[in-house]
Amino acid sequence: MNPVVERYGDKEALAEAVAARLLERLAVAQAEGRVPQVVLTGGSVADAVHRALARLTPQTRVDWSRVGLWWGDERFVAPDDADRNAGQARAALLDAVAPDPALVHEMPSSADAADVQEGAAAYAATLAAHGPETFDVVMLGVGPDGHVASLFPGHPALAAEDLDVVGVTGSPKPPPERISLTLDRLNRTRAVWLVAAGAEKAEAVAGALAGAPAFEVPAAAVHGLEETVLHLDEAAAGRL
Ligand SMILES: O=C1O[C@H](COP(=O)(O)O)[C@@H](O)[C@H](O)[C@H]1O
Repeated sequence: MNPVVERYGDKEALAEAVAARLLERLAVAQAEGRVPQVVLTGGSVADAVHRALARLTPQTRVDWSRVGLWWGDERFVAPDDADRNAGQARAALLDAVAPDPALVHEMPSSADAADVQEGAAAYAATLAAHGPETFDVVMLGVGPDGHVASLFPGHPALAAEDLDVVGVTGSPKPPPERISLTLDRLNRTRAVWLVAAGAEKAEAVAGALAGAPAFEVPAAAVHGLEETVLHLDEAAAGRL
């Protein structure tokens, strides 16, 4: 499916629009009697989206206690480490909207598993036991190198087969140990939304849209079953 590009003036406008669109998607799913399943991401744009979600929620009918929350990737560090994507999401969004703790599925920290491979296996078991066949929305930041989740260009984790979750060692971006959903699992979703802001993302975004090889630009390899949208600010769209 061809990706759709949505352009916004700046990061804040992007965050506001993505948050509004997600809230609409959640409200529709809940009106249909479903518990929508959303995959959160980390990084600077994600943080802005999370804050916008918290800000806009009171104007909507969305009941966050009936939303399943997952993560596309996580840093395998101590639970209170500032590098944790889940910690950032809690501070910006979850502390404000009171989700059902039973539906919030954080990836393991270094306090939960002996090593990163054990952590990845534990999250795969959680997904198998409680996860949906397909997610509703997977949100993904895009690194300047084209990485998504913790799947980096040229890294063997990109080629993981028959796995939903992979333990990543030797990440080129610190911290070196991470847990990530695989490309196969990320793509089992109705909608993939890539979110990118800033001129440093422009080359990766252009490569993703041009269909660069996944090994060079992992962002080129993520697609939703029903839609794939690149949400970009003008700077990130600068090479299109
Ligand atoms: O390391 C990571 O980087 C990406 C992109 O982050 P950004 O700050 O450049 O937007 C992020 O999406 C991913 O979850 C994270 O672990």
